[in-house]
Amino acid sequence: MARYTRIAGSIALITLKNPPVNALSAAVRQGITDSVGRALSDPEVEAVVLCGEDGKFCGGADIKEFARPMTGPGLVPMIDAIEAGEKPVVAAIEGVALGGGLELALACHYRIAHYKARLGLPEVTLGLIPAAGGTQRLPRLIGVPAALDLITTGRHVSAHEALKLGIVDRVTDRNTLELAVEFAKSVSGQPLAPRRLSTRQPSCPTDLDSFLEGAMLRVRQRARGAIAPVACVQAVRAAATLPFSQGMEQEKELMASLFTSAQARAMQYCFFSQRTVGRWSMPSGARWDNSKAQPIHKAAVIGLGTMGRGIAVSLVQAGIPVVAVEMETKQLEVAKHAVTSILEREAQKRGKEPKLGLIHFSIDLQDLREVDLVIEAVFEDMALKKQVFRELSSVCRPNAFLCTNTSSLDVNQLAAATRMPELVVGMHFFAPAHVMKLLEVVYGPRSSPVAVATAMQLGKRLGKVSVAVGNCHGFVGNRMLMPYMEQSVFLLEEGATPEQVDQALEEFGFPMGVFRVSDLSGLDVGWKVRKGLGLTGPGVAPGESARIRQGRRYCPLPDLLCKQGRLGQKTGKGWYLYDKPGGRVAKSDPWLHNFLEEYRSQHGLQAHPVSQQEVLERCLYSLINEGFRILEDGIAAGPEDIDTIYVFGYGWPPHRGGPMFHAGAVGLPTVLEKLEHYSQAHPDIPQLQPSSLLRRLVTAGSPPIHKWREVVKTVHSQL
Ligand SMILES: CC(C)(COP(=O)(O)OP(=O)(O)OC[C@H]1O[C@@H](n2cnc3c(N)ncnc32)[C@H](O)[C@@H]1OP(=O)(O)O)[C@@H](O)C(=O)NCCC(=O)NCCSC(=O)C[C@@H](O)CCCCCCCCCCCCC(=O)O
Repeated sequence: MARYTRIAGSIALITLKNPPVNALSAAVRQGITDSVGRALSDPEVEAVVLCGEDGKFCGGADIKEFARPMTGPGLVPMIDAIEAGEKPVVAAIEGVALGGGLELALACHYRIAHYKARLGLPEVTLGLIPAAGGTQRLPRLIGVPAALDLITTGRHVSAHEALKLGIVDRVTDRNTLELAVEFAKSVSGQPLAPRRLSTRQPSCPTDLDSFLEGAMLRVRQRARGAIAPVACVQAVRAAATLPFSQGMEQEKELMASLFTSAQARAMQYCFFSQRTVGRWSMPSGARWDNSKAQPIHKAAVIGLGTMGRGIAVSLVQAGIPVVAVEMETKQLEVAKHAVTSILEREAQKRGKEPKLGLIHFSIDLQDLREVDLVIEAVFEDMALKKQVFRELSSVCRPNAFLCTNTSSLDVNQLAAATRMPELVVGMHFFAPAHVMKLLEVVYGPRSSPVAVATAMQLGKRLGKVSVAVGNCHGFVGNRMLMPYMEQSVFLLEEGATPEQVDQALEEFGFPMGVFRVSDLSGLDVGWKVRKGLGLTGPGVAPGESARIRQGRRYCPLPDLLCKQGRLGQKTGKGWYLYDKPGGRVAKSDPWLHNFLEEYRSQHGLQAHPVSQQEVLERCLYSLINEGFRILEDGIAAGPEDIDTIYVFGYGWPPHRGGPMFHAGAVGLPTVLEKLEHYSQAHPDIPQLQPSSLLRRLVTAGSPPIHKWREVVKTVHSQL
């Protein structure tokens, strides 16, 4: 809907009304169309101001409508009518002007923004392009390079950046609406032709072709296989080379090819999943809307290795005072220097002052007496962590929340080392913690709803996408990663090379294949975990076969590389070869290929050609199968939680929705059939045996993903 009022005598005020973000639903488009018509035909109206109710201009087209047949007036004719009108229209932008919301503002003749407003064309993140003239008007307003950047990344800009770029005419810290009304009066009667963006020529770089080719190359590299960024570049090329009306035609055609695409469906599913995970629930019935978070005025981080430093930076950047603790002065000094430089660098990027005064470095645990929450980030060692938790429990206030940044250890055991186990939760950050968006909030059987609510709320404050998950080895993300990684090394035993496996995964859309990731993070990380699990090292029973552990197939290849000192990039060699320790460019390594051949012959293994399809099916379906087990076990509340974790923490390509969405897109019967096939071929790999939830879903007729929770509920109710 839109409300029409007359103010200040001659100004028509049109207010978009569609909470919470004034999305351009059919009713809103109808309201705007009617109100603009009324304003243009009323002789007493000299100018129009367009604004959004409740301090939000407009969040764009109504994404929920995309899945339904379109009704109501089209966005493009509505926007065109505003620009073509003979009375000046001023957009008063508060809150957000995103997507169709910004396109609406671009059709207005003037734009005034509150200094806290954010603007952008994020359609690419929904698998679309800004197809209400955004790809054609923005380049005509701010030039091709700047427009291309905003359109292909979908990034939001602040009002101040928008002013610098020339997107808005004024930025104010006053009442935006009042200023817009004054402004509208002041421009009434002035010629409108120069203000109509459709009539302007875009400013282009002199070497337009090579500029656009470079841009195309970059978007293809950034999101392999994603079609929307490519369409964005094509649409901007049309703006740069064609008259406006032809550019609009091209924009429409490109949008039509994306609108019903599987990629757009996947990315819009990601958008809504991200919001769904905020409405978390625990098996106990505790939920986001019945559990109250406690305020965190001061926090602490213990252990200032890579993770601890990133967590401390995140807290400071969110404006939370932090006590950062190391055990010894020398380590503390090194960490202090590192944290300070990150804070300075990040602040410089944002054009702000670093909030160095918010962080206090200490080696004294007594400094934790006043904090509301501690995040322990010491070495991943249960005995050490238990010791830290015992000390925290005696030093901190009795109601302080104690969180562990572990990637797989049992949160419950740590809770048991404290006096108040209900205040203990896991906060699994991802490296680098001040950059990565994902946070797994891990609740143990004794974690209180308040502790979970507080950690979830804190995650939000830190700008993270927080997902509440149950306690098990590896939680959700790393637990699913294990069968995926195992398949990848089994494939090497069977004849594949790291290059083949990585290529298949990268063509699927992962930024890096499993072996490149392993080289980057260090092979010793997994080695340590496997030692802890008794799969390698002194814990292995004497006489146990090298390729069998705990009755199942085991591949010792990663352990053998570690024993040879091939730990990945940091040692200059791992699955690939690097020009020096710390080198980044992976080269195929003939030594590794020989080593694989020798290994196979030593173990009597026959190499066979491994197809790209087999790589994808074995790696991805075993990961997905574990996802179904996680749902069955109640470790994740729904498939959206798993998919959000994978998209934000594990490089799963958003245009494929997430592993569980992908299973639905491929077809659950197909996934089941393939798993059955591979588990028959490899009976010694239990992870390939289809989970009972997958079987149930198929038996239930493979319902759409939003109905899976109902099937999971019936499984739980029968347990
Ligand atoms: C706006 C935000 C930044 C606010 O963030 P905040 O954290 O405050 O709040 P939430 O994110 O939690 O959101 C609250 C609530 O609101 C819902 N919501 C938000 N935005 C929208 C929206 N745009 N539509 C619907 N609902 C929205 C959100 O889901 C929450 O509700 P929930 O119940 O889920 O908790 C933030 O929300 C945000 O970033 N929003 C998205 C902004 C965005 O991406 N905007 C762009 C939208 S797409 C668009 O605008 C497209 C236009 O360019 C062009 C449209 C042209 C259409 C032409 C169609 C031609 C098709 C031709 C094809 C023919 C094919 C054929 O049939 O042959």
